[in-house]
Amino acid sequence: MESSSVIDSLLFLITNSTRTLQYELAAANVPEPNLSATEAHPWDTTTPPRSYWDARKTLLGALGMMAAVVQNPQERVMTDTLLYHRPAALSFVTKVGVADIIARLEGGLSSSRGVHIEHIAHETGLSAAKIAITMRYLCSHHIFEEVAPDHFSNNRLSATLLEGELTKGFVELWSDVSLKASIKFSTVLADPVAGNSIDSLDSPFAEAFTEHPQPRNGINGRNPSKSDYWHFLNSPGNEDRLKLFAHGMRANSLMNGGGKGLLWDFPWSRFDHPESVIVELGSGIGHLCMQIMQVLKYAHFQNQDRPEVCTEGEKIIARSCLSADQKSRISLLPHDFFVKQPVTGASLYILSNVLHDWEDSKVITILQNTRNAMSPASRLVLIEALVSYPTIQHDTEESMSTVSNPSHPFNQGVAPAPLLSNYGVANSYVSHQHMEMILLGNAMDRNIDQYLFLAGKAGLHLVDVYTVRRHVSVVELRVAE
Ligand SMILES: C[S@@+](CC[C@H](N)C(=O)[O-])C[C@H]1O[C@@H](n2cnc3c(N)ncnc32)[C@H](O)[C@@H]1O
Repeated sequence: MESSSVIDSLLFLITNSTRTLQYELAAANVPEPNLSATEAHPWDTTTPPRSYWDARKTLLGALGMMAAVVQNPQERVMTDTLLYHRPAALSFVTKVGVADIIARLEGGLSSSRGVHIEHIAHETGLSAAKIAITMRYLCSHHIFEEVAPDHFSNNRLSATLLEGELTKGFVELWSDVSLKASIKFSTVLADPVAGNSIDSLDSPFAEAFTEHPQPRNGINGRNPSKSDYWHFLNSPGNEDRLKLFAHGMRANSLMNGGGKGLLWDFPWSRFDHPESVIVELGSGIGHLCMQIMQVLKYAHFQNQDRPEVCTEGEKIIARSCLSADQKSRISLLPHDFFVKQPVTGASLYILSNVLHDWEDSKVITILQNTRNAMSPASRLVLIEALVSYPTIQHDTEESMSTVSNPSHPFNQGVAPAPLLSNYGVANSYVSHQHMEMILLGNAMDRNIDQYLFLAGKAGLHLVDVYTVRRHVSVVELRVAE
């Protein structure tokens, strides 16, 4: 009986959240998303209203949980085990440019949708049979469409793999370095020494990308030729990967509405005056500050990162469509955040997706270096995906009557029952990221209490936590009195 009531509750959530999506689209005079269209939907490139955002999370969480409830468990777990085929297939079609071939040939061959597999094979010089199997696999997951037997077309998802799309670069790097590193995940974590280590040189990534000239007993012997992820990206021969990483970070910040949720849901205007200096540490190529400039007219921005990243950032900013005034207000400075912060008394310091790359003692050092540069009026914001608990929630009458979410003390939405309290699979990107931090550097995303504990150790005090329409939260800190 219990499972039928869970199914009823899930059905209720699916119906109600779908209706909310339709209502919001109609109210804004925006069409329903069309899977077969290759143009972006308006709410792919800008952030949708809060009620649409929340209803979509509920819908995705409920659909994911419904699948877990009704699917045969053996089939489900065995299918999950085979999921490595997804990045492998994405990597292959991206490497040979199938989305671009289809876009080009569809325009040239005929006006109808669909390019025959033999034409794709001819363009690539590769096996039609193998490409067809790979394409059918992806089509079955709604990436590309087989519009008629052996005729393939792009759709809303495969269009993100076209040349020039940031998502394409993300696929290229993550299905290369991270996929290879993931093979070592269980070996390293199950090793009594490496598994308990917090050293980035003991990470699955370091193990996967180290050539061991001598056979070793287990993986415990520390190999001096190991390098961490950041040194690896900087090493000769990895120039393309370094660029892909920097642009992948940009893809991450623009994903889901062009990143506008972060601009709209945090009160940036407090920091907008001509004397205001905003410093972003570990900024990458400067993509976040370039976004924030869209809403701040007077503040000056300084991006700080490793020298090679700043060089790439200079090129990006020079080529960008920022106005001359904006370009005069943004700069890049090579700076190591493990040493003294050179800019004192800035209005705002930003650490976005940085602290999760480091173990606790290094986080405290980064925070202390920043805190020592701050004045009492300065603020520091941490922009991070906070870890939330996927706890079971029991269905209640109340949750059946509403799809709106109660809030917990830090204003992070808790999903309606019977969904897992963190929305389960609707939160997949973030839960993959939590795994990625261990994979690449023995580092970790943290929950709000863990961040506040480390901030306290560095002499910083909580001002507020903002939930924004992105996969991150903003934690505002000031110098403790
Ligand atoms: C995960 S990326 C985050 C980039 C950007 N803040 C964002 O949110 O997209 C971490 C950044 O830290 C930079 N980084 C790593 N070690 C550094 C160091 N010691 N000093 C300054 N930046 C560093 C990397 O080059 C990279 O750009």
